[in-house]
Amino acid sequence: MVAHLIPVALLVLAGLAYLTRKRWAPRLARRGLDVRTVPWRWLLVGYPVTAVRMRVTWRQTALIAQLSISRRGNQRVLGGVAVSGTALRQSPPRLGVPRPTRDGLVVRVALHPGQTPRPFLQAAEALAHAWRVYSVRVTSPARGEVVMTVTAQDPLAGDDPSGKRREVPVLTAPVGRLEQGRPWIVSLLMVPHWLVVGTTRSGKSNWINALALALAPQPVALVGVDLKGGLELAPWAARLSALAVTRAETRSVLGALVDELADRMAVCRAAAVRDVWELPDADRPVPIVVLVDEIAELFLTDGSRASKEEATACATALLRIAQLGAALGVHLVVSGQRFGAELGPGATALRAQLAGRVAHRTADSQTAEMALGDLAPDAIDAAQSITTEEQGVAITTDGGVWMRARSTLVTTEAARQTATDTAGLRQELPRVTAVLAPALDLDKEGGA
Ligand SMILES: Nc1ncnc2c1ncn2[C@@H]1O[C@H](COP(=O)(O)OP(=O)(O)OP(=O)(O)O)[C@@H](O)[C@H]1O
Repeated sequence: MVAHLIPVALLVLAGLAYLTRKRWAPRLARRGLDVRTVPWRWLLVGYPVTAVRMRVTWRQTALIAQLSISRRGNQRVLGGVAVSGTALRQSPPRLGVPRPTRDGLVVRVALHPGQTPRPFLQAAEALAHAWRVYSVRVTSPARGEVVMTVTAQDPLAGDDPSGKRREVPVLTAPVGRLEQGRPWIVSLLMVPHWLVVGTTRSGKSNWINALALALAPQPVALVGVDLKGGLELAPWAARLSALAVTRAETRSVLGALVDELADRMAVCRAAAVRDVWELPDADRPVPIVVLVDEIAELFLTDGSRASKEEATACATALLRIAQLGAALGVHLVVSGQRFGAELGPGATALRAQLAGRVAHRTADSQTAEMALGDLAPDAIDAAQSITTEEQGVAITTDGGVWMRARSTLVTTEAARQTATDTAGLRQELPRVTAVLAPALDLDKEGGA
């Protein structure tokens, strides 16, 4: 009983803290804690209302969502049929005291003997409706209990309040925010290669732009492969070490990168180290991030021998880069509307190497399965339930669990401006520019 007074006590404390904040806030601010970031509205109004609503509706909600069990004592069994004149008494599992978080609350539920977490997983949506919250995520960290993490409002809606630039280690990129409100940090050091899928206008190019925005100020070479005629990556031209816009150019660029891998392997061998990160700073070659916008264009052929050969060469080079690149500082970020078996066996092999996954709204279950199937089946459903209005929202993985996230919106102007501002950091990749130069010269001659 005393436990149920805890939310009331928390509410009173939060109310007092809010009313007296002018007295103590400056002292905390001097120690680096800014109380303006405290979600007062949620703590003072949203949380208590939700906690009371949960408590009041729990018995009925648990009954309707089939989370209650009936006590045997109330049954009268005659010939195997319960014939008691009184209704069977249903007993809901014990709901703990909700603990407030920045954007919702967390509550533990003690399971009845014989109950499993599965019905709670299935009831998550019903509970979110009953409690009028954005989402309820159910986990079972210990036997005999489930933990429900309630998110009050869609944290991915509206502007990103943490949109300001921050200092990050090399190859680490804040690309947006996760549904818990934390920054969405992509680390190419931890997960070297990424696959980004989504139907048209779902936000794939924006995600690549958000990644490029974060990597552009770092000592990293960016190489673009944009078979949509270079339209998507054109704003980054000033910062890119190379931009391939046709499949022939892509074949040459990827071939040159495979040669670059061989060079780096020789350097590592000579220094008797296992990867470029073990080389002394002065000898370490610059990391290369290859951004591929629309992978399907690379794999699909018109049936002619030449085009089949070109596609196979690109697929083989991509696979080689994916297999060897992590140790040699060459990273792949591949995006595509569809990523299924119809792209050929090369696609499945490549997918296995692209451990980082970002799935925006997908039109077909095969693409969602390709991107998330090896993570969790409910992640596939989550990717398919992203609505057309939720552009930039995606399912991704973080520490082995999947979650919703939204990339930071990057305008063309911001991309162009950042590329211009960081053009001085553009890295020379002689092998790659050498193979593109003849093609560019031919263009010029043709145009003259
Ligand atoms: N994170 C985001 N927040 C808000 N709006 C976004 C976000 N990401 C994308 N959008 C909007 O969605 C539109 C489409 O995004 P984008 O071009 O990245 O999609 P795409 O998946 O690459 O599409 P396509 O495959 O047709 O090129 C953008 O013009 C932008 O207005």
